[in-house]
Amino acid sequence: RVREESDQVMASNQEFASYEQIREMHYLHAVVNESLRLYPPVQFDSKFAMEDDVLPDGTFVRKGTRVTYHPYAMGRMEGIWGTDCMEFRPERWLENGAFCPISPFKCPVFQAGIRVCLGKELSLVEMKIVALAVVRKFDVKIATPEAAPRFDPGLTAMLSGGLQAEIRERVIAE
Ligand code: HEM
Repeated sequence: RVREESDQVMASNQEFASYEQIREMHYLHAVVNESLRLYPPVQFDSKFAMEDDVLPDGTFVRKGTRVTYHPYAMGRMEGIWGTDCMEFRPERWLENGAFCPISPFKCPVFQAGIRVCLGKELSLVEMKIVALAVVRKFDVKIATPEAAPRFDPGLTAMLSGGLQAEIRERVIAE
C-alpha cells in the first residue's frame, strides 16, 4: 500500500521524496504512526515529583515519588485502542483516506504537552524518507513472519536477536 501510494505521488525514477510529496502520503503517515504505537522507540519514561502534586485524574503524588508512563504498554491497551489493539492496522489513523490524528496523551510516543519531543516532526519526516527509499527499491521478506518481533527493554528500543530478513532489489516491470 505504501508503494502504491508513493507511485501515485512520485516519479518512477525518483529516489527520494520531497517534503511536499511526503505531506501528500497519508497512508505512509498512518503506517509510521501505527509502527510507533506498537514499537515505541522510548518504551517508558520516568519523572520525579519535586513537590507534592496532583495528576489530572486527581491522583495524589507525594514529593520525591517516581512516576513512570509507559508508551509500550499504553500502545497495547484494549481500553485505549479497542479489541484489535494487538493488530497492526494503519487504517485506525485514517478517515476516508485522510490522516486523522489521535491525541498524544493516548499515544505518548514523543511525550505530550509542553515537554513534547522537539524533534518529533523532524524524526517523522526522516522515518518516512528512509521507509520510502527502502520499500520502493527493495523487496523485504521477514525470515520468521510468524514470530512477532520482541523488544529488548532499555532506554531506547532494540529488537531482541535483531530482525532477520531477506532483501532483494525490486524488479520493476517495464
Ligand atoms: C523516533 C524518534 C524520537 C522519539 C521516539 C523521541 C521521543 C522523545 C520523548 C519520549 C521525549 C520526552 C523525554 C522526557 O521528557 O523525559 C523527547 C524529548 C525530546 N526530544 Fe525526542 N524523540 C525522537 C527524536 C528526536 C530528535 C530527532 C530530536 C532532535 C532533533 C529530538 C529532540 C528532543 C528534545 C530536545 C527533547 C526534550 C524536550 C523537552 O524536554 O522540552 N528527539 N523525545
